[in-house]
Amino acid sequence: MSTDHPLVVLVGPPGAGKTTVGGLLAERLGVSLRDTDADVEAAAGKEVAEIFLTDGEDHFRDLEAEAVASAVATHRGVLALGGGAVMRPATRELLAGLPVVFLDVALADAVHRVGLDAPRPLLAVNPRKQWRTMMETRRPLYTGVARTVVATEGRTPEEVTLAVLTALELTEA
Ligand SMILES: Nc1ncnc2c1ncn2[C@@H]1O[C@H](COP(=O)(O)OP(=O)(O)O)[C@@H](O)[C@H]1O
Ligand SMILES: O=C(O)C1=C[C@@H](OP(=O)(O)O)[C@@H](O)[C@H](O)C1
Ligand SMILES: [Mg+2]
Repeated sequence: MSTDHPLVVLVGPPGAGKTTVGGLLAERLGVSLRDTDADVEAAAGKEVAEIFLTDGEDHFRDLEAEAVASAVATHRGVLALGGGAVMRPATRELLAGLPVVFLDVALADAVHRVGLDAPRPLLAVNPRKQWRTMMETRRPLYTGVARTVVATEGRTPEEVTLAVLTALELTEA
């Protein structure tokens, strides 16, 4: 399979399972996974939570936008974005026309999955309220960039992986 873009791009909020399902998809497709959080950490030499704390969210978003642009230009496998990457208009433009999947998740599942003490800086204080407000702003952005939406409630990561493959018609005949 030869393309000039990533085979799959996963977007969605924290806890949707982008990183986890991205790994499973990459295995199934025999390609590698790129995750923009890992790319940003490698470029900055520190963890995401530390970048937020010491350099601020804007700086993190700059690094993240660069990581997305680089991965979209060069990576031909599975690409998992950080949950807030779609906030940048330039990133949304880059994603236009690509096989982008919005992994959707309900608040209860997301909080359960991510945990109340997970190192996700945006959810550090009052995570339920933060998550709800965040989704009100972001849902239209996720929907706007996505070719298809895959619900993850009540599905194991393996089941979500199969649903993504089916939705993008990437399963073998
Ligand atoms: N479908 C699922 N069902 C149950 N737990 C899940 C599912 N997808 C992911 N998880 C768990 O939720 C947590 C967050 O998953 P992760 O892949 O890091 O999400 P994201 O990258 O979207 O923030 C991890 O502990 C992961 O094992
Ligand atoms: O939603 C967000 O703004 C963020 C999501 C995180 O990635 P995941 O969505 O993979 O958890 C990470 O990029 C950072 O903590 C900010
Ligand atoms: Mg992730």
